[in-house]
Amino acid sequence: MRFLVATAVPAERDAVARALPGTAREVRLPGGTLHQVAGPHTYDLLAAGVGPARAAASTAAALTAAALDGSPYALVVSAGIAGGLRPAAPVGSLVVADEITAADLGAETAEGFLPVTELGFGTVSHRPPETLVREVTAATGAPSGTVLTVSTVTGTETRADALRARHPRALAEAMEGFGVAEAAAAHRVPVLEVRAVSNPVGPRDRAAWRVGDALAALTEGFGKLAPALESWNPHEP
Ligand SMILES: O=C(O)c1cccc(C(=O)CC[C@H]2O[C@@H](n3cnc4c(=O)[nH]cnc43)[C@H](O)[C@@H]2O)c1
Repeated sequence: MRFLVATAVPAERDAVARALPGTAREVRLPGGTLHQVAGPHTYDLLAAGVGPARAAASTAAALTAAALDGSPYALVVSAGIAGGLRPAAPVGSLVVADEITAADLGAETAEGFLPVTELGFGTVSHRPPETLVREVTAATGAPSGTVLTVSTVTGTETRADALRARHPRALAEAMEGFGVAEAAAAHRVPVLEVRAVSNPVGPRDRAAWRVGDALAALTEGFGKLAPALESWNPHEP
């Protein structure tokens, strides 16, 4: 099978690469550069950019190139570091999305936030295949729940509380998953999101981010989950 793993930045891409046997070769595409690790299965690792729009554009370019090659992806994985919502997702832990939700795609009203779906268009959530989520959580021991996609990193406890109230199943927030999922959905390719927690969601304290610990957790988690991806039957829901 051929897998596309979209991270935001090269440091996250390289953390995933360290979990995979073999060396990556660079494959240049019109919309970015893949780091391709080929073996019995092929992993194309893509530093797709920060934020949902850039990530969607880069992921769509890779999906289109693979489709035109006649070698489409079986799965797209959005992977990287994230803010963890207390108390479910402590720093250094791994989380798996059973739902990928755009948390700030909508309209603010006097009565509160309205998602675009309540305005009558679009979508705000994508669901990874249930069987895959089960197998990946069993392989890693990570919890599954909603992973939110935001365009603005949460920086206050008020905002963190609002997110928790609106999304009681949320474990973490990051900035790319929904964009990656939108691109995958347009190509009818299933999506998964895995995140390693680098910081708590709440008052901004960039100095307290434990990026190194999160990247190590991402490498360890990806090493455990790769066999689950490879043995997964894409025809199961
Ligand atoms: O400074 C570094 O060495 C470094 C290494 C890897 C990644 C980064 C990033 O800053 C990546 C930005 C990325 O992180 C996600 N993220 C992490 N914490 C949060 C958060 O609390 N809220 C939203 N997003 C978060 C996000 O997906 C960004 O793309 C730096």
